[in-house]
Amino acid sequence: MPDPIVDVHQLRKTYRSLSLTGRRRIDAVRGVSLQAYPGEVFGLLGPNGAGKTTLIKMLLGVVKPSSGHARLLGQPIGSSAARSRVGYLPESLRVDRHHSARSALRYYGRMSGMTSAEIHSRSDELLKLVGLEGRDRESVRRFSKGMYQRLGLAQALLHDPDLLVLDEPTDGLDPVGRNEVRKVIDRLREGGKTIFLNSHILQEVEMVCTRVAILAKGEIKAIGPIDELAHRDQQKLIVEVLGETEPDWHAIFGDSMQVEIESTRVRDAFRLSIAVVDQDQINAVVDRLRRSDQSIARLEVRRESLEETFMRLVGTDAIDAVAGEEVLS
Ligand SMILES: Nc1ncnc2c1ncn2[C@@H]1O[C@H](COP(=O)(O)OP(=O)(O)OP(=O)(O)O)[C@@H](O)[C@H]1O
Repeated sequence: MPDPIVDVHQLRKTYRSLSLTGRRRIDAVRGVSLQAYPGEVFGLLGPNGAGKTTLIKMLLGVVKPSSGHARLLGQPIGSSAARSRVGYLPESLRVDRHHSARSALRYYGRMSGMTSAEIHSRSDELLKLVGLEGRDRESVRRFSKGMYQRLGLAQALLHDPDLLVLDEPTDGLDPVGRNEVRKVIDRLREGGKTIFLNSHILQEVEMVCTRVAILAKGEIKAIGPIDELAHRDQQKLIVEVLGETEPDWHAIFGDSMQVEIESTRVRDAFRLSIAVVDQDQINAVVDRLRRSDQSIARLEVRRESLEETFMRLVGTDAIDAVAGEEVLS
């Protein structure tokens, strides 16, 4: 296993603030540990208020952790060595409206100490990568949100960082804009870039991420490759058997198998939905159906979707999404 690019151990952040109702304590991040490895697109998924932005801000050294420790590319978070190798796209990047894409990149390049020649050649490459070549001298005032966000990606990539951190990269974009940004992320993944992104958009994470952590109320509820997050017990085998009259399922399966029979007849077949935990059970169902001469017209193993996994893990938290909050009096 290569060394992790993002290495987080028991990171915790408690905000304390004063309000009219008294002092408040908010446990925004409560002992999070996670690792992201080279070449991964790692997704931090969670409802609003789960603590995603706070975690990202701690990684970038903008917010100081209350306890715990973390390293980016082997360097302690907050150190200039860590920061210099990270590209960041904030949730709402502000580019001055008088800029064009090219002049904005020139501005950001100068800020990070790049020479004019470096900025020039890198800008050409990046404008092409994010699909803004040909539109690079127009005022950003005319840009759609998706174009604006792609310019943000180019800005984050300017100094060729080893890690790209994206905070809600497609939030507020229409489907076209989302698709455009997703394509850029795909290209970066194909190029081997390590990306750490946070999002509350399930579909987004499902499409672009190789591994995911589900965060709710400041805690990790699950972590792993998307396929492995699905609950094995929620796996269902859908079988359709051809026939005019409904077979005697009890005679076929006996009492050893829990078979749920859907009442609806599907075209010229009957559909069964069977909870299965492993391949042996799937084989057993097929064996029994074939032994009793049933013709199988369709067979499908349906896994729990990421949305179902998410709702199972953070169902009530997704509705009551605010992180642990306590009024201290
Ligand atoms: N500077 C702050 N001071 C006090 N509380 C804060 C501060 N920043 C965030 N919080 C609180 O910490 C909790 C986590 O917020 P955070 O922004 O990290 O969540 P998030 O998952 O990024 O949510 P969203 O998707 O809405 O941006 C929330 O209850 C939020 O109100």
